[in-house]
Order: sequence, then structure tokens, then C-alpha cells
Amino acid sequence: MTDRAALIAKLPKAELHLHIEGSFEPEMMLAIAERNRVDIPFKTLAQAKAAYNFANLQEFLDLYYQGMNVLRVEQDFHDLTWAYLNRAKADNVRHVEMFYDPQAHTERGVAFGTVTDGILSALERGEKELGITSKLIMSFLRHLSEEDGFALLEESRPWHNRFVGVGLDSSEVGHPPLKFERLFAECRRLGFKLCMHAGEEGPPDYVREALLDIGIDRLDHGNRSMEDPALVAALRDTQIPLTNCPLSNLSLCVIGDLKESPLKAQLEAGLLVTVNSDDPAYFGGYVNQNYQAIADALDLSDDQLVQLARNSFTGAFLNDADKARHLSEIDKALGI
Ligand SMILES: Nc1ncnc2[nH]cnc12
Ligand SMILES: [Zn+2]
Repeated sequence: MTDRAALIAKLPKAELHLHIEGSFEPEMMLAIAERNRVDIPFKTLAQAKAAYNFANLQEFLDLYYQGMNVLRVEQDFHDLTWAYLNRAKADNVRHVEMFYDPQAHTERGVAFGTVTDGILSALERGEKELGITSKLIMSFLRHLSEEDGFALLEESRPWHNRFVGVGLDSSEVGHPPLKFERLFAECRRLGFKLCMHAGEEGPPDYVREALLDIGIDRLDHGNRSMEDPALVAALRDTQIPLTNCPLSNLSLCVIGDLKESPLKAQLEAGLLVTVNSDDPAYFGGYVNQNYQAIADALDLSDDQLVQLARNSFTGAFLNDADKARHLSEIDKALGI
């Protein structure tokens, strides 16, 4: 193991941008398809993996929604989440804030409670058996309407105390944050933290809407913020966390090469940027592989790697005492 790999491995980390459905490994997809007697286009692992070759976000999303179609019963959602938590444990992840896409399941007839209870029972088990704490973020699909979002918010009411926040994901271009202005205002009123994917493929204007008009608490991706110095200044001054996902950016051709990633520039500009895996089963790496790949590409220093791990806790929706506890665990791991 290189010194850099050893440092990454020993750093306690939080993962703040992870879609649980995006951790659906093809091995498990084939097994659950068989268990549920659902036909899928892939018969072998090699066929599934060969299809994971994307030119843009939409090409990925088409496969992502197709893949999750085999998930039918509560046990499937539990198994999916439990597998991710075990994989996260191997990467020394201590805390996870996980997105899920209920509309992608309810639209095909799987009940909201089936999905949510399966995920929640695995998260509880993860805390007890693996020592990984977690928070769940309910994400709205932005290619659907704001009215659909309100219907989900209503349907989810009995579970509202189980979510820390809400998110906005799926096809970005053509679906700006302001399309969901009333919905997010209501979510704010209900006490939820607000996250939005913005500036992944969409223009800096979308980041501006999310940050300044909606008033989000955390920005997912946000790559294209770097095109507007006023946005960079706003992100620096507010310390709104950004969740960067290096291998996702590369797989979805948001960048042509990891060397084009804005992450080092964001760190050097004093932004609260973090490293995350997004949809690790589709993009070729869990969180440590993301740290390793971006550190190699941008030649990040050890201090910058430690800063990224610290940022992951500072940017989490944890209380100050829990943040301080995790930050002191980093010091302990470093022998400080
Ligand atoms: N990278 C991504 N961007 C937008 N929506 C998503 N849903 C899952 N992954 C996503
Ligand atoms: Zn994402």
C-alpha cells in the first residue's frame, strides 16, 4: 500500500452524497432479479458492466432507473442498504447521509413504506452492528412536476421525523431549482435541511437559484459554480458545503479527465468541499477510491486529504458535539 493509500484508509470519513440505488452492484441485481423472478436485459455480470459506459447524465439515469426495477419487497431495500454499509465500513466511513428516490419506486407500484422501512431497518442495524451513524435524505425527481413532489411530501408525512432533509436529483438541464421553489419553501417550513444537485451539467445560473433563491443548506456537485466568481465568493463566505463526486464526474463526462476536476481549486479557494461516491456501483469506486483517484490526478497533499476528511464531518447535518467527536477521531487516527 502506498503512503497515500494508507493515509486515506486510516482517515475516518463521512459520506454525504450517496444514492442508495446507485450502490446496486450487478451481482446483487442479478441475484434479486432471480429471487423476484423479474426479467432484466443482462444475463451476466460482464453484460451488465459493459453497459456502464455513459456519455452523459441521461444515459446513466436510463440504466439507473432500469436497474432498480428489480427491487420489489422490503427485504430487497434492506439488503441493498446493508451491502452498502458493509462496503462503507471497509473504507472507514463513520457516518453517512444517504439519498433515496422514492418516486422511482412508487411510480412502478412499490409502496413508499416498503422502500423506506427496508432502508431504515438496515440503517438502524448499521449503527448497532457496524457503528456507522446515518441520516436519510428524501430526494425529489426533478424531471417530474412540483405537484408530484408535493404528493410525495404528503405521502411521506408519517415518516417525516425519519428524514434529516430533502434533495433534488435526476435530469438537470431543463429542470432548474426554481421549478421547485414552493415545494422547497414548504420543506424548509417543515424543518428539513435542503440539498439540491446543481451545476453538474446545468449552468451556473442553476447554482445561483439553488444557493441564493432557494437558500439550500448543501450543494450537490456544484462543479459549474467555478465559472462565476460571485458564486465562488458566496460559497466561500457562507461555507455552504459542496459534495464533489470525482469518479461520477469522470464517468458522466462532466469532465474529460480527473485533472479537470475543480476540487483542488475549490479547496484552495477556501470552499467547504467534500469527496463522495454518488453511485459507486455504476461509476467504478466507493469513497476511498474517489479520494485516491482525485488525489493522484491533482497531486493533493496529505494536508489536503486530511482537510477533505475534516470537511466531510463539518459539512454533515450533525450537531456540534458529534462533529467535534468525529474531528477528534481524525486527530487520534493521525496520532495528534
Ligand atoms: N449524479 C446524479 N445526478 C443527478 N441525479 C442522480 N441520481 C443519481 N445519481 C445522480
Ligand atoms: Zn448525485
